[in-house]
Amino acid sequence: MSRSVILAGGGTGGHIYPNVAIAQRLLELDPDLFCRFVISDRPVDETVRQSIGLEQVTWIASRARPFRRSPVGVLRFAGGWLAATSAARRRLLSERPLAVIATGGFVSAPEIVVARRMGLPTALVSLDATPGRAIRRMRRHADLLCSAYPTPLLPEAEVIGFPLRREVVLGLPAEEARRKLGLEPERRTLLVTAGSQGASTINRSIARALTHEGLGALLAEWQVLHHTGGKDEDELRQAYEAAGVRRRLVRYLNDMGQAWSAADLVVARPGASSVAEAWANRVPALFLPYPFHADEHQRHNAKPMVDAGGAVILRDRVESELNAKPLYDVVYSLIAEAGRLESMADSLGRSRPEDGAARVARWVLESAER
Ligand SMILES: CC(=O)N[C@H]1[C@@H](OP(=O)(O)OP(=O)(O)OC[C@H]2O[C@@H](n3ccc(=O)[nH]c3=O)[C@H](O)[C@@H]2O)O[C@H](CO)[C@@H](O)[C@@H]1O
Repeated sequence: MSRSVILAGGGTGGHIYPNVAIAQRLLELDPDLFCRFVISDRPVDETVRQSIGLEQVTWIASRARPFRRSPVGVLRFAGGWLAATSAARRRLLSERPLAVIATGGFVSAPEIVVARRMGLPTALVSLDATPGRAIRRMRRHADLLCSAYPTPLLPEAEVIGFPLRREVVLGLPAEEARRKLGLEPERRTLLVTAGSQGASTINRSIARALTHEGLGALLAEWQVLHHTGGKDEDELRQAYEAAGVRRRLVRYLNDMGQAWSAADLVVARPGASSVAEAWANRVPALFLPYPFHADEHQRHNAKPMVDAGGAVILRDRVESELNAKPLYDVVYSLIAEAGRLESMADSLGRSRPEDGAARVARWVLESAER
């Protein structure tokens, strides 16, 4: 029988890519392994799957559903739970993997609960500075409980650093990366990105700042690589055109490593992966936390990078027209002051966080030997 490992996590790229990092380290340590990813059946997970060039892996779409506090939401969750746990039971019984690894999100829970009941080794990797509900509920089902960041909500977790996939930290010269992306090699570059799905509030704030707040004049010598998530593209195109700013709009970037190497500054959501990737690539950041979470928990992901001197946080508001002026002001303060971005990048280089993927991969192989 082939030796396999199950890596569960989905619903956004933020849960899948860290598993990719762990799978890469596993395959480096044991090239004969098979990695099976359990992801959700949402379209965003399919987009993410297509962006991953790993061989020797298979993909399973789970029918699990997120928990929602409404009668319909509870019914959907219960139906998804039954479907996902029975599929997991069948799969784990026939396959007997070396371990089941989960990165959180609603797809992870059925896998790790069933694995634990069957006595298989389980690892839970918490990615956020404020772990979500699924992680907090699953913690007692994990043999290895680890966290990318220190967090008071999981005091017993081993802090391992963020699992980063190889291809997002390329360290290419900026000119080469820009050329590969079809950008002008010598021009300073602003990257705009918002998790794996893009963000309408950020897109629309930028469009308005370009047309109403003078962001166009500020970016006259720059170019923008803008990940839109397929949203607001007409509005953005018109705004960039009217402001005379060079830009490339992309629905999804399959090669984020090139984008990070090309960028002098990023405007982004502080999803856990985006923060870790910006830091590892020493790209100064303006972070706008997701405004629809009641606790704005992404703010906590950004805090260590702010404390290290490499990022600033700006509150994102659902009424995006209110964001345009503050966004302009912060971008102005970052790029108009000579040497500010360079000194932020230097600060990030002095304190680079650990890469947690190798720790989890070693644990899988050690527990298999035991
Ligand atoms: C809105 C929301 O709840 N987001 C959560 C989601 O991550 P979400 O997917 O929103 O965001 P993350 O920043 O964690 O991950 C985004 C990933 O997508 C990649 N990327 C992005 C754009 C692109 O064009 N191409 C591309 O490859 C990035 O390189 C990164 O690896 O789960 C994370 C992990 O629990 C959380 O920290 C985030 O708060």
